[in-house]
Amino acid sequence: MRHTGVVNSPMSPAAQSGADASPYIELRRDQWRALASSAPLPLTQADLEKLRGLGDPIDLPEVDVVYRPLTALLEHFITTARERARRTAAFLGVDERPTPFVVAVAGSVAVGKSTTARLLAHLLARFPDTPRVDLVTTDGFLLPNAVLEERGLTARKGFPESYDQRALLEFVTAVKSGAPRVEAPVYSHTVYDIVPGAKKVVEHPDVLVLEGLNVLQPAPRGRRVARDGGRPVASALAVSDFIDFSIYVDADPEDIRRWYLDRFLTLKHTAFRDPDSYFRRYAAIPDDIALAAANEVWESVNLTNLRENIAPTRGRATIVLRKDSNHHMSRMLLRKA
Ligand SMILES: Nc1ncnc2c1ncn2[C@@H]1O[C@H](COP(=O)(O)OP(=O)(O)O)[C@@H](O)[C@H]1O
Ligand SMILES: CC(C)(COP(=O)(O)O)[C@@H](O)C(=O)NCCC(=O)O
Repeated sequence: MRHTGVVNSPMSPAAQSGADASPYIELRRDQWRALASSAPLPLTQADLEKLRGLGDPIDLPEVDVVYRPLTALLEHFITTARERARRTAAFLGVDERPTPFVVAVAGSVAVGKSTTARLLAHLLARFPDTPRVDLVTTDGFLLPNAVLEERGLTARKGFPESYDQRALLEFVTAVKSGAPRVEAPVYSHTVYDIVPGAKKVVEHPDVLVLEGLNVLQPAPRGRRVARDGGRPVASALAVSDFIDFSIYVDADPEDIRRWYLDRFLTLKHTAFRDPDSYFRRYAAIPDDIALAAANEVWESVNLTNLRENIAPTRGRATIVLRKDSNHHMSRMLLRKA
């Protein structure tokens, strides 16, 4: 891909020293915006209000700037993947239907992954070649609170070890094996736990959008064990091995802290008042005391997880969507082909 004025990413020391060694092409906001085609954006203000995450100020012009080129690029990747599957099947002389194209959305708690994931799912479903799009969030694969407590992981919710990683891997493997029907468990932010018996059913969509903190994690070394006819065998597979395209939503951790605390305050005056809310105790106490507690959770849980586990996976993404302090995209980094 050639683009006038494209600069190299400052991500590697080699790039800083002037060598052309970054695996990313970096596009500034104005360069990315220039890629938007003249096709009308199939989204209304009412759609956007339903899709955007709590506290995310995204508006139609921002969707236009960021998501019009992004969905066009994604359609290009999907068409190419299908063409490759068709040619491979023809070469092998088999009649294989392409498996769902998996788009992963990664990044910190409160960075706005759900806005990105929901917008992409909605927009991709409007394209004639990909009408069937499903969205699954990895929180459904968190271990239930009772198990987290048993394992001393209550203050580690969102860390890789707080998930049933084998179940998540089996889910994605089944989707990418072309299984006609796969089920995912469901998490509730209200009760802050897995919903017993609830299932999200995925029936061979054209695209699966998979959103979660840890979707880009590599396999933990030497820990994962699979079974081969009852015999345990080491497996180095991870969810990221089944992803076709990934987006890392990136921002300054100080901005993300502010977004987390602002959202917490909004929830304190709305969702936390629900008698079923796990956080209802916060609804009744002064804002400053509740905010101090939320800041402590941010520091000890979410920021620590961002530093130790999530940010290190950024360089594995196909595209990094970098936001400024107002949630506006400031630059896009796209893996070189
Ligand atoms: N305590 C909560 N109560 C209700 N909804 C919540 C709570 N925490 C997060 N959410 C919602 O859950 C979704 C996922 O949040 P999060 O994992 O922080 O990812 P992100 O902010 O990157 O989308 C968001 O739509 C957010 O508004
Ligand atoms: C549920 C989450 C772990 C996110 O899960 P994901 O869908 O990214 O797998 C996160 O939103 C969360 O609730 N973290 C716990 C710490 C906190 O309450 O902020």
